[in-house]
Amino acid sequence: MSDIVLELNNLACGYAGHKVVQELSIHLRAGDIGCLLGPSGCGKTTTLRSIAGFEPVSAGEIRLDGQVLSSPTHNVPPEQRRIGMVFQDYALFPHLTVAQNIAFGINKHPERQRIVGELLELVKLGKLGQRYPHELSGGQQQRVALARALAPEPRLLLLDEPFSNLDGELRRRLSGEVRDILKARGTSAMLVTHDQSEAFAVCDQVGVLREGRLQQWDTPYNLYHEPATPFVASFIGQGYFIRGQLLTPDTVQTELGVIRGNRAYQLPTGSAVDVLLRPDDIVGQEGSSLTATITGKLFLGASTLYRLQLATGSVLEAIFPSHDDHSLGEVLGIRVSADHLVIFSAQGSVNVSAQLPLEQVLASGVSV
Ligand SMILES: Nc1ncnc2c1ncn2[C@@H]1O[C@H](COP(=O)(O)OP(=O)(O)OP(=O)(O)O)[C@@H](O)[C@H]1O
Repeated sequence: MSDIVLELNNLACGYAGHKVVQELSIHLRAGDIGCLLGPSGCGKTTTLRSIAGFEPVSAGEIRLDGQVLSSPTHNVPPEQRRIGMVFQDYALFPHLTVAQNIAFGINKHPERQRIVGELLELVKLGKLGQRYPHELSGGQQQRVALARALAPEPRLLLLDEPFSNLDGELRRRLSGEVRDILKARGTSAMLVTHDQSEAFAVCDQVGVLREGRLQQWDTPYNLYHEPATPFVASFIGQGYFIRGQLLTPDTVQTELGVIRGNRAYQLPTGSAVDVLLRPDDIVGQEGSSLTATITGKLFLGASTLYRLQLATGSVLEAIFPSHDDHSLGEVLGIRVSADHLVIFSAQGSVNVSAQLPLEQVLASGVSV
């Protein structure tokens, strides 16, 4: 039996005469937490609402456990889908207590009291069952919303920006707790967010959407280290592109020297390429002939993010432990230490200083 719980096959959906999402194909395995991530307006909520059955689809299909829920000719009503939903604004019933809110979807269940009690414990609200929503903090209200959505044991839980009304530390803590709760129950879920760190903290698979089209559906690790498109590369994490020339399938001549990656690219030798360098790819090296001037500095606590300018004018970022402190205007020796070389075919010509003939580079041993 397939362990795929949710399938979006070539899905298109939107509003009257306006296609928001097109050719979207995603498979979510049972027990996994998926995510739709992308800039505002890219179609995340529209997709989630289609999965829930609130919006029709104009092409393709949505399947849950192999059963078609939505297609242009077929639409299972939302209440028959066995899909739970958690919203950004909690959407609790203000006139019902916490316990009554949680019991709402299982009112006819003979063991509802036991289930509500267990869920109250699960979301750490054991003593607050008799309170009303307005007597709770935002984080507590979202826990109630989660418990209410889990009570009917949905096959799939949809979470639409569930933490965006919470701030800083609480947001980070609750998102971790929600992941633990979903994993403990084996509940499959799909989260929508525009916050990359939240997507990475909570989800197993993340889909990056741009203007209604899926750019990549992958693990957080692969999205960061092996982005499939320049958009994903710049949307996920930090980093700058520098221009280079492909010397061999896995080496590139750049103004930072020759960089060798861990995989081969099927582009013609000599191609102009853009090389992605993340802040953690740049390390300080005293005495290095390669130098950069610090033009920006952002203290992050345990680490500091520096903006660096090369003599050629190119800009990079580097992240160093914060005890390794430098001042604006300081000139640093640097080198590249990149395990994952991410390159994309570039338009136009190559403009790298220190161009070396390929034979000379290879003869000298590839170095950075
Ligand atoms: N009810 C509606 N009727 C018509 N157009 C809509 C409706 N709801 C959303 N849209 C449009 O559909 C597009 C996608 O909206 P959607 O809410 O899915 O984006 P999103 O990625 O969730 O954005 P955000 O992160 O800002 O919530 C936008 O251009 C939006 O203006």
